[in-house]
Amino acid sequence: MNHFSWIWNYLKKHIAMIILALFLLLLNSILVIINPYLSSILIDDVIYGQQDDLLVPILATMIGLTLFRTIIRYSYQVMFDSIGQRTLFKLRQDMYQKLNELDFDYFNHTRVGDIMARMTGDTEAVRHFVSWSSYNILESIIWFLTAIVIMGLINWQLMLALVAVTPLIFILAMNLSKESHPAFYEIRESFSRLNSMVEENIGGNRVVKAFAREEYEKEKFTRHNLDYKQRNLDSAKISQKYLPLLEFLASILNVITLLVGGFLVIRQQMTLGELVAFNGYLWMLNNPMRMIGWLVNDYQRFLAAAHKIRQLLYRKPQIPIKNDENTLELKGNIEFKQVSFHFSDDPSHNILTNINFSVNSGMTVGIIGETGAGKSTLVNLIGRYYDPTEGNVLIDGIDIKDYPVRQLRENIAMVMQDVFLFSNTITDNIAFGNPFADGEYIRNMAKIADADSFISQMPLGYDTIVGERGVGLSGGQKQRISLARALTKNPSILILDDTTSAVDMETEAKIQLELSRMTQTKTTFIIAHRISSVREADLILVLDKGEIIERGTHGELVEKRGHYYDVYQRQLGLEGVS
Ligand SMILES: Nc1ncnc2c1ncn2[C@@H]1O[C@H](COP(=O)(O)OP(=O)(O)OP(=O)(O)O)[C@@H](O)[C@H]1O
Repeated sequence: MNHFSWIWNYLKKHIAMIILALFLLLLNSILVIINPYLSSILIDDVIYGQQDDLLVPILATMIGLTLFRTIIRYSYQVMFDSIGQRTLFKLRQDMYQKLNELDFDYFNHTRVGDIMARMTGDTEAVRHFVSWSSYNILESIIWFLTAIVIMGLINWQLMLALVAVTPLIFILAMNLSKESHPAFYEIRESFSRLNSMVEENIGGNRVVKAFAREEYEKEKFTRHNLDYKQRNLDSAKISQKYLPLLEFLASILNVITLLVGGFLVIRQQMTLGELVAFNGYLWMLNNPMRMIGWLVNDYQRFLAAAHKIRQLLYRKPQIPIKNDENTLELKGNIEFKQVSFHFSDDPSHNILTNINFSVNSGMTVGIIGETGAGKSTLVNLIGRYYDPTEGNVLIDGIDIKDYPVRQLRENIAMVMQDVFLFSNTITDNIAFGNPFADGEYIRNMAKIADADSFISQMPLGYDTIVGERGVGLSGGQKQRISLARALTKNPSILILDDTTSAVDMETEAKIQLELSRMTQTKTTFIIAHRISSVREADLILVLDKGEIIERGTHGELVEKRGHYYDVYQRQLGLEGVS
């Protein structure tokens, strides 16, 4: 599908308005012919023919026609603008929908600034093309062709003299188009890099300040800013090479008209009125010539933007999400069967190797292991944020690939290691996974997560709006709100990834006690570095470099006196623990 059939999919929804706008555009183009024709009558019949009584009616018709044409032109301009805005709206909706469908893999490899550039600058370039450039291109083509026909009817010799210049104009326009094509793609890429740089700097502003690296960041920004400026200047240089030439050729038509036309009038092969009419039609010929350079640039800008937008829209998620209204209630019996995993960008490096274990519904699994051992990756496979590269994950005896992804995820609540809170009230953040939860339920879940006490102490309590990403809250507070959010979803599978790492031991013990009461019916995964977080689990997996090196209950693992035992010993700071 090329860019035009793609954009047509959006435009065809407004076919009625497009037809009406095109009809008005055509009508305007026809009416344009009349005034120069009336001018010729004014000269030949009124002035030279002395028919004074025609003067007022002709002038009145010319004024009336100009007014009518202005209204018509304004009307279709408004229509094209409206079509552009509607297209833009639908385009943004589709892009946003797509972003929601895309998986972790896409976001791992795409910069936020690049996505934002597509959502803003690129969509705006498409809108501009639909709202403005499209009808200007059509007008230019119609005016140009009409002018040739009418001029040919008035005097074909003069018409041919003018048209002789047009091949040169087309050659120049084609060259401009060819040269500016890569320039606009480069501008687009540079804009994306600039955007990403700014986005990263704002997101990481605390790190920048903490390391006093403002100057370094400023230099980095200047480099990107200069690059963007330079690429725009390069593109302008290409235009500067062609636009004055096109302007010159368009202007030379006036000289040709006066020269050849004057000669024909003197030789009485043309009347003065006809020459005036010819001159009146001249703008229909040279206006498109003047516009062609700008329109070529608009077209190239549109191509570059459409390319980027389509790259996003046609991106196929590795794990596609389909809309399905049905609900699925899983019990939470989980089995990993010979599961191995590597990321798509590094197939030679297995992050998980031959993972085998099974747990029954209601059990708690503790996962410990050194940083980078693959703990988060393992639990990410349960909600299909990634699919195993080998082996299978089964829930209630069925491969999770056989469940609709959204329904599967509705049964899972995850407290991620990197806590993210929306800039919204605490209530809305906690109720994010369960919009039907009432205030009392939310409060109860916050109590279990030991968050109620600090939330209640805030002046606005649960109505407090937290800053972007939870700014204004401590790490431990964010973790507790995030835990309350997962609990409020009331899932059959609960995954806690380092959820209490930022809270003190005493608070952790309190949370664990409360949690143990409500997680009896849930299959719970607890990833932790502290043994105290997992010691009550029904099954503890010790992970090392992506492999399970030990498994069992706390008692069994301590008895084994292996890796787990060593860690336990170190954490307690004791010798000879048994
Ligand atoms: N998106 C990614 N692309 C490539 N490699 C990744 C990606 N995410 C994680 N890794 C790598 O996978 C390995 C396991 O990461 P994982 O986050 O699962 O470890 P972890 O045991 O949870 O560590 P921690 O205790 O520090 O959270 C690490 O070596 C990490 O560098």
